[in-house]
Formats: sequence, structure tokens, C-alpha cells
Amino acid sequence: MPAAHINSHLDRCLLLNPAGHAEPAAGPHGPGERPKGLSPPRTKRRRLSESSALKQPATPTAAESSEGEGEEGDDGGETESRESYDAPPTPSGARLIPDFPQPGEERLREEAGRCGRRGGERVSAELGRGGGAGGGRSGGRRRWGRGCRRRGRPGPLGSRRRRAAAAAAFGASGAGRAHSRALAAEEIRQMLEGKPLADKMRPDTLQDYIGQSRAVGQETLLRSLLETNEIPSLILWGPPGCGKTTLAHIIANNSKKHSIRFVTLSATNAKTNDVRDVIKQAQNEKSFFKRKTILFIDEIHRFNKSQQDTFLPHVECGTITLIGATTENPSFQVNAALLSRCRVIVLEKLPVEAMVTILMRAINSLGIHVLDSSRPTDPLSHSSNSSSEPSVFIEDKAVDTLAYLSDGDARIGLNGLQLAVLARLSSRKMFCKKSGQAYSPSRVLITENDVKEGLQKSHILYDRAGEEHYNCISALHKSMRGSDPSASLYWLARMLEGGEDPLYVARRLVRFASEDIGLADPSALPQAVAAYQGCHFIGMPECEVLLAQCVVYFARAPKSIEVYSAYNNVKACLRNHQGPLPPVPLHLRNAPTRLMKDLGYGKGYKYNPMYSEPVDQEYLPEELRGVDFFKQRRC
Ligand SMILES: Nc1ncnc2c1ncn2[C@@H]1O[C@H](COP(=O)(O)OP(=O)(O)OP(=O)(O)O)[C@@H](O)[C@H]1O
Repeated sequence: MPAAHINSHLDRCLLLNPAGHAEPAAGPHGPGERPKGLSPPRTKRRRLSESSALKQPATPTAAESSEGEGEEGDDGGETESRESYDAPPTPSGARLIPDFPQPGEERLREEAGRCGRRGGERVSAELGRGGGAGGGRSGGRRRWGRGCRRRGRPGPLGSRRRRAAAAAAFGASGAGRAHSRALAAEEIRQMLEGKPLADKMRPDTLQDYIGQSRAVGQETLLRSLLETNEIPSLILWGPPGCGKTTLAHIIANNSKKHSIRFVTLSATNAKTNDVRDVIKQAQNEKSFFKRKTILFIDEIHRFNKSQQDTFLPHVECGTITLIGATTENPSFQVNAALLSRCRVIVLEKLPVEAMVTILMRAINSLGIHVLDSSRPTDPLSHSSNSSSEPSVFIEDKAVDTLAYLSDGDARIGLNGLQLAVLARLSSRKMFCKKSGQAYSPSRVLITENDVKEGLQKSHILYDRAGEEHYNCISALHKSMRGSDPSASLYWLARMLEGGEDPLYVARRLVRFASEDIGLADPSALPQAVAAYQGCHFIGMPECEVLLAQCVVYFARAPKSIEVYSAYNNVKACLRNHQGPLPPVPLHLRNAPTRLMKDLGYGKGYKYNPMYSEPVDQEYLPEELRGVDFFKQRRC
């Protein structure tokens, strides 16, 4: 289901005036300064409108279960379109994507300063607290696939121009610039230690918030509300790492400037009493100081119904403005009453171009230079020792790969980058230490392999308990029903590679065998049962081929829903029946005792094998005589 539809569907829940008022289109931000020493941009101008660039799929919703599919939902198409972009400058060998805002730059430098002052002790203490480079805030709760047995190769997005185009399109504010001087490897290493890079790079302003133009683009209602600081109650719904918390953080920043309180709770650890305390405080602030309170609840779906009910009257009377963030479909996870008082904002997986922009901002902030792999001469081949030259480089294809493998999750991308750079720099330091050489900030190259290792997990992100689980099984079911073996295999692999339980898929195949193939090929059911048992015997990964065989068999098999429909007709007939159900005709009853025989049980029954001709006998109750469930739905 396209995002627009989801939004319009959810808009019905609004108390707010849903009519978006268009803001005067803000012009592009002024170009930022280019770092010294870079050759001027080879500008091949095209234009890229953010809205068109972000024609991303809406997260399909399981709300739209089609008949007979129980837990399935329609799927949305994934489209991306680009209209234009700016080509990047191409300094000799090293490439610096131009002029991105550097929200985290100051923070990174401060960190580096602190690290430098306090040395490794603090760093290890922070790592010990679980901050770790790749840690990510929600690393623990995310379900990863079963590892990286088969890592998909990134597609052919590797061109420098396309990367830069994406960067230019998404990083519109142009306020920042890369480091004006080259940083030493050790300096970069210190910047990266401690907090996850994703946290350090969290933007503070809407200008630095990349992508998500459908939700907060220049012409959206939400954008104008945010800019005028008229914050409505919101539910931010989107996949992990797409910027829900970041958007809340930006709102918080803005609110503070307007003396609005911003309180954050996480539903993973907050108790109902915590919520009550916040509400009480909000009431006091409102009555004594006329101060508004915004309450941000991360992972609001983790609150149960009664906990969610706690907010209801206070959102209603304006004591608090609620902002909830959730990865789960709010139609199922948020109370309907609460939902109807909030505006639901659907955030989408960040497209690759947006990911590149986010990564490039971090890379620029760190003073790392991107190496253009297509150029024959590169700075690594020069033997200059000038301290003004960059010392850490990253392959351009490594940036692309990272953007691809992050699957629209900026946290994964940024923390993967952090791990890759840290691992490389640290191993170099170790090497120097072991070999007795002085550790010098000479040139280090981060390669595509480094980032792949940095990710250390399957790039197939698949939430076995959430939305993706239902979306993928639905897509598999529909692909088989549509007799598309190739698509069927694709969805099967998406699930298995993402760590889905093979028995879950096998159970669905058993159901499919009867529901969609039925008597068109009666051997489908034994196939499915055999696949189920086979999976049970041998488990993953060996059983994947059993499932693949069965899935292709089913996709190619003839289909019949005759039995399935007829049975549904019978069920409908029973459900719609008014009054007591008709008795079983006496002649069809068994008569094991004399009394029953005396009562007429079994009387007049014609035992079919005794007849050579077709037997004229009724089998339905009297009042259903003549009903054919294969032909009619109601009786
Ligand atoms: N739209 C964005 N623009 C710029 N940076 C972003 C954006 N989205 C995410 N990021 C970066 O990714 C990091 C993680 O994003 P964030 O915490 O907002 O994700 P989330 O959607 O709340 O994820 P989760 O559901 O896992 O909590 C941020 O700290 C920020 O550095």
C-alpha cells in the first residue's frame, strides 16, 4: 500500500485539521564553502526534487488483510525517482563530497579533545558501559538474521556522480564544510572512540534532517507546524534507524528555545508511575507557569493498553503533547482512542542516496577523504609527508556498500562506518606497537572489505516478530498464488536469510497446498507436509532447499480454490443460520443401541455399496435440501 494511502487512511484519525497548508517553497540553502585545495566542482547540474527522490515504499500494513489470508497485508511498491543532481568536485585522487552540514563536527572535536586529555582510561570505561562503537541504542532489541553466510552484493550504484548527486540532493542545508585541515589518523581514532557515531551525528535541526520529505518536507503540514512550534500530538511510525528519535530530538531542541518542557521516557523501562509523575509535573507547570510539556515515549508500542490509557485524558485536555515513536503498525499497537488524538507520521526506510548523504556528513566531519577508485592516480600513491594532507581515506565503493548494506537504517550505516575505521586504525596502531615502529599518522585506506567486516551481520534486516514478518510471508503467498516461481524464491530467501523459522514457512506451505492449489493438484498437500517434516528433521541451513523446491512446485502448480471457497460457504451458512440448527436426519444417524433403533435412528438408510445404481438419498438436513455449497454462498 503506498505511503500516501497509509497517510490518508491514518489522517482520518486526526483531531487536527488535516488539510495541509503549503509553505512557500523555501529555496535551496546557500552553498557552503568548499574545503581549500579542492578543485572547483565539475558541475553538471540537474535538479533533484526531494519529494520525487523519496518515492519510497510505504511500510505495508498488515491492517489490510485480504480475505482468507488472516495475517497478511498488501504490499507496497518500491519506487525511487530522481530528477537531478549536482556532480561533485573531483580533487586529485581524493574526493570530498561537497558542503554538507556538520552537526556533529563540534561534538566530535570536543570528544576528541576530551579523549586526548583523559586518554584511554575513559575510552575503555565507556566501551565497558556498552556504548561500544557499533553498539547503537537499540542494538539489543533488533533481531538480526542468522549471520552473513550470504551477503548480497550491492547493486551498480557505484558511480561517483550518482553518489554525489544523492548527497547534493539530500544534504540541502549546505551550512557545513569538511575540516579545513587534514586530520591525523590518531586524531580521527580518538574522535571515534566512545559514543556510537550515530549518536554523535544526530542532527539538531530540521535542515540537517535528511530525507523523509513525505513526512517533513518543505511543503508538509507537519513542517510548518514544527517551524511555528505548534507541535501536535504525534505518533512517529517507521523502521529502525530511519530518524524517529532524531525527529523527536529536533523537536526537543526547538521546544527548549520556546520554553516548552520536553520529557523523554522509553516504554522499554518506564513504569506507569513514571508516566503519572510526568503528568503531575506537567499539570503543575501548566497551571503555575503556563508552560507546555511535550512527552516523548520511545517504543510506545511496548506500553500495554492500560498504560496507554493513562495518557488519554491528558492528551485530550492538552496537559501534555504526546510524541510516540514506534516501529510497529500503530493501528494494532496503539489504542484506537489515543491514535485518534494523534497525528500519525509515517517515516520510511532511508533510501540509498539519503544514506550516502548521512555517511558523507560523518566522513567529512571526521576529516576522512573519499578515494575515487576510478582514477588512475590517487593520493595514496604519492609519497608526500606533508602534515596538511589527509591521512585517512575511504574507498568510494566502500561508502556505497555501506549505504546499501545498511538497508535504510542510518544507525547501522554510521556505526558500521565507525567500526570499520576504528578497526583499521587500531590494527595499524597495534601493528606499529608490535613491530616497534613509531605510530605515525601516515596514510590509511578504509576498503570495501573493511566496511563489510564492520557491519558484522546480515544486511538482510528482518524483524521476525514485527511488520516485516507478515509482509514477507504475504508476499511469498501472493507470489506463489500468482504463479511466479522467481518472486516466490526471492521472498522465501528474504525470510530465511533474515533468520525466519523454516517451520513457520513450512506451515504456511501446508496451508497454501489446500487453500490455493487444492484438488487441482492433490499431491501438493503431501509435498508440503513432507517439506515440513524434512525441515523438522534437518533444520537450517540444509532445509532451505526443501522449502525452495516446495515453493517452486507450488508456484508452478495449477490452482484451485474450489474446496476452500465451498468450505467457506458452509461456514457462512452456519454462521448466518437463525434459530436452532436443524437436527441430523434420522436415517443418517448411527443406531448402536436398541433404544436408538426404536427411536428411528438409521431407519431407511440406504447402504450405498449394496446398490449398483446411484442411490437416491438425502444427506443434508431437511431445510437445506438442494443447497449446493460449490455454487452458492448463502443458504
Ligand atoms: N533522517 C535522518 N537524517 C540524518 N540522520 C539520521 C536520520 N535518521 C537517522 N539518522 C541518524 O541515525 C541515528 C539513529 O536514528 P534514530 O535514533 O532517529 O532512529 P529511530 O528511527 O528512532 O530508530 P529506532 O526505532 O531503532 O529507535 C541518529 O542518531 C542519526 O545520527
